[in-house]
Amino acid sequence: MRTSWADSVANAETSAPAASGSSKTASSATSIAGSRPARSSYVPPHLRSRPPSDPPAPSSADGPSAAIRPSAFPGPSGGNRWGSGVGGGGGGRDAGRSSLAGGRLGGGGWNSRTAGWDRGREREVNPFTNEEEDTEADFSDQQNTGINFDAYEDIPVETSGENVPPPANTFAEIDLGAALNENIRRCKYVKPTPVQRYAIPISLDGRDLMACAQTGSGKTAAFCFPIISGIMRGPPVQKSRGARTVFPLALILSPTRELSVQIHEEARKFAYQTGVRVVVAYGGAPINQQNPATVYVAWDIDSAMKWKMYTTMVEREMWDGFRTVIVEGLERMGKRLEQVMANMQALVFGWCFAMTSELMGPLLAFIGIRYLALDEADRMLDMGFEPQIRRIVEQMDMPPRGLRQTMLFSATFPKEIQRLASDFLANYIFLAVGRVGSSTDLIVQRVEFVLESDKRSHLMDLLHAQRANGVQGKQALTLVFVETKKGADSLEHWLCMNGFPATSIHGDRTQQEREYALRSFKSGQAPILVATDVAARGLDIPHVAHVVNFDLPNDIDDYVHRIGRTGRAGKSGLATAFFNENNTSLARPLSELMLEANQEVPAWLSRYASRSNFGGSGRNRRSGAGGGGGGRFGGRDFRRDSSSRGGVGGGGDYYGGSVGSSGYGGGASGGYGGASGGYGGASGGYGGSPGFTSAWD
Ligand SMILES: Nc1ncnc2c1ncn2[C@@H]1O[C@H](COP(=O)(O)OP(=O)(O)OP(=O)(O)O)[C@@H](O)[C@H]1O
Repeated sequence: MRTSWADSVANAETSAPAASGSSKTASSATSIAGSRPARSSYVPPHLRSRPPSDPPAPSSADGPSAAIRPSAFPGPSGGNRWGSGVGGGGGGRDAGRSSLAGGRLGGGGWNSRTAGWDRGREREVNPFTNEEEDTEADFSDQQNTGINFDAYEDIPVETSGENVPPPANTFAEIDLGAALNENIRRCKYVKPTPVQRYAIPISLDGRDLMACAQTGSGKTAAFCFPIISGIMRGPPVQKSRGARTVFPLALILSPTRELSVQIHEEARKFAYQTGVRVVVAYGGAPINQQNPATVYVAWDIDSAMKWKMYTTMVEREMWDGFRTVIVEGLERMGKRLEQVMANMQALVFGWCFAMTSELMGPLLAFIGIRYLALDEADRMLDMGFEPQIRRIVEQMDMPPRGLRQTMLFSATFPKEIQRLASDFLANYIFLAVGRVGSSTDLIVQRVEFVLESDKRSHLMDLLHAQRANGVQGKQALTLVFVETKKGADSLEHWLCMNGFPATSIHGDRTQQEREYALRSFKSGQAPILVATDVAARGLDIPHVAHVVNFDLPNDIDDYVHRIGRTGRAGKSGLATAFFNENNTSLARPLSELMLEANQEVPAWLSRYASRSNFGGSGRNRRSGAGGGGGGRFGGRDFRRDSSSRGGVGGGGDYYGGSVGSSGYGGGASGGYGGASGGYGGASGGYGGSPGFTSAWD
């Protein structure tokens, strides 16, 4: 028997550790919070060969000072794997693997644990220590305690593809290298999560991978560990003194700036003292706010002057060198912007780097890429993003599939996206962990029928009850998703006016505002965050006890990612959705999802579901285009579905077990309060226009 939603919040919060969060999340909070280091001074190229007269103090962040730079970068004709591989000289993945088997650490330069970029007066700042975490020991004590791995014990796992390497049960079984193992220990990761158990051995074996695993199940580490380990043990990077171009060995792409920052913070911890340096690049931050240890790809720069500053910064970073670059820079531009700036799409990379090439000479080349990872891969290949991804992966100088190793990860993988994604992969293994792209049953899902005009008062009731239950505050954060940016602003304002400290995040906010909002939320200063879908994917924020879908998304996958901001890493959480006549196209996929996750489906929702013809409209691609209605959760290898090969529109429910459209038992479901409409006091419509405006504008 379910308890009330407020009890569920309380329970969710109780199950979270009392400490202030995991290392990853705490640290990423700090990063986003902008514990910016003092900016090191720029050294013009003509002075760079001279020893600095007064070297700057080590940066407080992860970057070496600009005055001291590594002497070595691989040149295009030098040590990049592709060049030598194609040329027949021991490069390519196989070379990397044989090196790996030999356990070779590069001598000097980046491959040396003690050399790397930790040289001279520079030091690699310990990412396990920051202003929120006084000591590593304190930090370690706090992290990842209370992870309920039992929740993962009976999780179904499916792999397909040729010669799938066996999974590993422990980190000890996986030969990741001493330095990385030490960082895993620092992170308090006692044993691998299911996706890690399978994905890491597959990747270490050099195989391409498409992995689908539930939200909050540790996918970031699943792709970071093999990349870092592979770079540590791969062929040493050839030195090319004086070269101005950098040749990252790995490229990780993610759909939002905040997620890129988070992955960067995570990867920095994993790479600590391994000699592998991780750099993040994304757009949108004002130049004078930028972290000097970071490369920003600022596509929104609109003046030559700024371009110059940008290239200067990039150049400095290039001199400092890096191995892995996490590039976001791809946040989808809205339709309006797309029309106005049709050519600017190319600017994300093509034009941007063409500009820098003109001004500074070639600075960044992908010819040396050994590892390509796409986090939230289905989003990255979804409407809007695909051309940019293809440009980067296929039209720049990146080694083709088969010569690089490619890893695609998400919690959802619709088959049409799988089909697109397979263009980037060679002889890949498909891995599905959990009930096929579904939500985790660690999340208690509630759906309540709430008229548009009643949504605010209903939300207020939820928040009041939450407060009364003593679960509001620093340790219990509530994330409220709305459809539009205008709606987010309006709801935030209304909440604040009504005594609920709220903040908001959406695509019209400056990067500074976005970072500030996240920081306030994570710290509990504003325990309610009103967000559009910019916050739906990937963000790992501790103590999010309640996700409210004030406006339901049109796409069930978006719902899966949104509610996945709670119930992470074995902890429980609560998700409440406000459903009304505007959401009928979601009724069936939502019912199915809830059933899969052992949730109570209200009888009225079942009735909506059975009435729905699954023809859907809008963006719910699983219920719309494609015909046949199936294939909603992309948790199964599309290659196994013969009907899916026949082109668009074919196929039914390729993931099997099509749920009948009749009501699923109905069941009580009414018990958790206020499931019916007309929830009292209309408080005036929520500000946003009902018209669709992309959150990604
Ligand atoms: N082996 C492990 N042991 C304990 N905690 C872990 C382990 N691996 C990852 N975690 C923690 O689990 C949390 C979720 O991890 P992560 O953000 O990588 O999930 P995800 O699968 O990428 O989620 P999403 O689909 O929402 O992007 C993080 O706080 C991370 O530190």
